[in-house]
Amino acid sequence: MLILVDENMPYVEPLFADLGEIVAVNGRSLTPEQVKDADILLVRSVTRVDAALLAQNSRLKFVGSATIGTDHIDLDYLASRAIPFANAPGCNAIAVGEFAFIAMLELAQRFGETLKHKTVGIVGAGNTGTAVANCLKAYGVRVLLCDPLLAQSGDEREFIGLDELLTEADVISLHVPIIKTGEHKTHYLFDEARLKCLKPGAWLLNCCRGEVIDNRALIRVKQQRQDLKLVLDVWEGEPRPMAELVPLVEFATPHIAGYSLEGKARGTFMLYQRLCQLLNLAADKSLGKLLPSFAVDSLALTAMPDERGLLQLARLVYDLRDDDELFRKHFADEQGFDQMRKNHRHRREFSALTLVYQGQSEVDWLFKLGFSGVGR
Ligand SMILES: NC(=O)c1ccc[n+]([C@@H]2O[C@H](COP(=O)([O-])OP(=O)(O)OC[C@H]3O[C@@H](n4cnc5c(N)ncnc54)[C@H](O)[C@@H]3O)[C@@H](O)[C@H]2O)c1
Ligand SMILES: O=C(O)[C@H](O)[C@H](O)COP(=O)(O)O
Repeated sequence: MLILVDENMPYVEPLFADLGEIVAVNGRSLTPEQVKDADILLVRSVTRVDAALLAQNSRLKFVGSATIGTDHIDLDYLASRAIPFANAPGCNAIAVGEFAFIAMLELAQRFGETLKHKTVGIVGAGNTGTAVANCLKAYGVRVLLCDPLLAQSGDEREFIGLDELLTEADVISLHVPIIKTGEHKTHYLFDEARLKCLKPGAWLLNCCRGEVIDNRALIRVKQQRQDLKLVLDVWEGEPRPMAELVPLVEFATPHIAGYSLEGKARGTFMLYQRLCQLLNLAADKSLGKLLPSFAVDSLALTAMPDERGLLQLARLVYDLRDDDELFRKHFADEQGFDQMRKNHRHRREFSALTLVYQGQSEVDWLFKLGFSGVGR
């Protein structure tokens, strides 16, 4: 069995080697010719899987995408050919949640403000939006949610409309899929008119899909509003972000919000489980065994961290400033965006860091945030 796999998918060898021959390929430039003889195709978000790519293949038994988003997959086409498909919903939600939370802590530090005193509006309250909300709530930040689809579906959390959220929120974090048409269209959800409605001094974070914000409008609005602070992990026109936009952004990264080692491993593992199920095989490998231990064995807390201390703890796990610096140096290089993603040094999630503490109750919030803990 030939298993064609994106070269940027970790842990493929230990999970899939027993199932067939693995061939790693560049997902961005994958051709129909390369796919022709594949039995299994495992991709990431940069591969458009459609009739054009699969035209020469008549033996494909499974397509898997180790991602949350499915906008790169022609699901109708796969269904028309009865090719089973799986993605990995939720695999990197914690990574995105922690990324957005850390970015907010960084902004607060940079501008001498306090995150804890802000109101954060989350647009899209699914897996990743909820993960950000969980971090913020653990830390005691007021959170507002906007998700008309979940509101209609009977989700019992409190939701508000987008216009109300824009009036109330000091910080807005975007977590919707890209939807190009219909009542809940998210393409250019943040157009010029909406961007102009952001509160004075607002922070806007985009960790979902670049085209949820009209990037040209963002340039125009930001050029007139120095007060706005931007964090962009995703860009209209990836892998070529608009060069004029980058200097206007406080923290700029190459679509790596979901790139924790745990998140990427979970993505590959979910596809392994689904394929085993399809092939009627026991999924006998374990995810826990794949992950290395964290560089810091454990850390003893001697005092309750304030917001600055919390940022220091977070930076021990992931220092966002490193990726921002690399991005500014390399985003305009030929292949720069993709090379940064390919060579990304996968960060760990908060859970990789064990905090040693005395007196459970006062530091409970750190464990709710995701850090691991042991008593002393
Ligand atoms: N930057 C990254 O590395 C990264 C990582 C993971 C996911 N993503 C992107 O983020 C998106 C969201 O991921 P998720 O796991 O939270 O997906 P999800 O499906 O769990 O949640 C998305 C939520 O958005 C809501 N929604 C849809 N249209 C909306 C609208 N018009 N207004 C408000 N809410 C709306 C949906 O009801 C849903 O609850 C993915 O589709 C993917 O495109 C990016
Ligand atoms: O949809 C997703 O899961 C994310 O956008 C994902 O992290 C994208 O990463 P890629 O598949 O391009 O490596």
